Amino acid sequence: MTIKPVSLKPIVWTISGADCSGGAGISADIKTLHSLGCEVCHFITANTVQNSNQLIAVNATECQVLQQQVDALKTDKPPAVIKVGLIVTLQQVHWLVAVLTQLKAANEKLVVVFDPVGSASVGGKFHDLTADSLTVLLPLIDVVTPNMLEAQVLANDNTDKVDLLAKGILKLGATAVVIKGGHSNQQVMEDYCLANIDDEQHVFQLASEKVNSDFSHGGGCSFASALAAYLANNHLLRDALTLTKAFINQGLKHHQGIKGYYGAFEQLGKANNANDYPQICGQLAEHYKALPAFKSLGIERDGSQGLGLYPVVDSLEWLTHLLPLGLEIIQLRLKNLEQDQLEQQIKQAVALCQATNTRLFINDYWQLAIKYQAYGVHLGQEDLQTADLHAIEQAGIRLGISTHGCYEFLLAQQLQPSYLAIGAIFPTVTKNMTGQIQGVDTLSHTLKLARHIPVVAIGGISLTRSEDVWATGVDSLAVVTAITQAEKPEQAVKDFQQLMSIPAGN
Ligand SMILES: Cc1ncc(COP(=O)(O)OP(=O)(O)O)c(N)n1
Ligand SMILES: Cc1ncsc1CCOP(=O)(O)O
Ligand SMILES: [Mg+2]
Repeated sequence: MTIKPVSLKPIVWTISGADCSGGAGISADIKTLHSLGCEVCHFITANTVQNSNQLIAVNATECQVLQQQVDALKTDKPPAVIKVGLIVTLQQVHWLVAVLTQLKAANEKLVVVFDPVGSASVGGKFHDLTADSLTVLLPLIDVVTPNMLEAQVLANDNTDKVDLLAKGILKLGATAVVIKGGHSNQQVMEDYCLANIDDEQHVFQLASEKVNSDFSHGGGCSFASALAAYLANNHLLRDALTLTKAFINQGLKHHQGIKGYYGAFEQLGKANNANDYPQICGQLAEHYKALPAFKSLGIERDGSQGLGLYPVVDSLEWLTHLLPLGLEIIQLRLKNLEQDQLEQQIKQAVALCQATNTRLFINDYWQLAIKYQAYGVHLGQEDLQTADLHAIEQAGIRLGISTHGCYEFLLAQQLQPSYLAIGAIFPTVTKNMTGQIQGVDTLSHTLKLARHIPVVAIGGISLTRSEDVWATGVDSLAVVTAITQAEKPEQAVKDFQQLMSIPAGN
């Protein structure tokens, strides 16, 4: 028996047209997917003839040829994600429905991204397919990425209200839609995403300053391919979208100001510059847009004084045990207590930590943290939906916010809390973090987006794993079981403190 080698990179199939002028279609897809760490198989639906001025011809590929290619590759190089671009004939639509149905039956995790290309950016229509004929595809599509005009055609609605268009498109069967704002005349471009996730609808909204560049040929294909690449690399949709937007901003800025030549969009790999990342908009950002910054912890990112170890404990006993060990910060994370017990414990914890001058964060219970003037309160993403951040800020206590990926990180950073937490770095037994494990590489990358607010890493950080996490340059390591289940908890604290006394990178 021959053993089939396993691909080191996720395999993405692109089913799109070829643009002989090189900027768009399959060329853009391949360059994008390679620059974002994917292996690519490509299926050319049409050989188009175009240049910088016009679309001259579209030569459709026979479905039989496409099917031969699918048969050759479906078990040899099976896709993690399929990106679909230009489809030009009704036969191709029906062929694609059959292929996607078969591949999805074979792999229920297969993700399909569809960029509904209708007309060429230089002018001219690629096909005469009606929106109706394309809608048979939508129940097989995980993310569809129209611009505003394409969204209006798909939804069969002339409104410019993106929320209505998005709802209309999801009704046709797609799991998620991203309506791109690139064609807007406004100075700020907004991308609107509506997604069905675990039977709930979620909205993700991004905004970026419009980048005027003549080197934008293939930008739309690159957008959908970048989204496909990030999904293939296991990012959640909201993070894949944020990373994609930064990739597009970075590429457009590269040749900004060079005029008069219709150049190909530049695929420059993962964006590492915080300035390329979008603002996160939406209800929470809007609600708190006038909120002042929260009080600081008295340490800055990359400052000389560090926060060091951040134990997160679930009782007064643990607080009493650990406070003499010289901690800068500690958290009381109480769960499932009756109100009067809760209140008593928080009151006593505040008194204990004031005596040792340790920064005490109360998890979840922001009203009690205010009432007893704790040093701060820690809130997660669900807590943010119900807490009153104005009240917390006005009470003069600090705020820490949990984040899981770059979308939540950027949103939380806009709220200007006292610290930001990123987790779970590794699998943990303390809390169900399924689907939210970041890993050290994603932590390192998210840290590039941090401005001046200190960042804490949390989740599955044992002493053995802590060195790699600390080397990322994070400001603090938050741990539960590495202390509370250690054979010698005091020694564990000392070992962590020893590691963190050495500046990251040394
Ligand atoms: C430092 C730190 N980071 C993350 C969390 C988790 O907060 P949250 O997501 O609200 O989950 P619960 O702790 O409330 O279960 C934290 N507590 N501390
Ligand atoms: C509360 C929390 N939030 C994200 S991971 C986590 C648990 C951290 O516990 P441990 O250090 O035992 O993995
Ligand atoms: Mg919470």
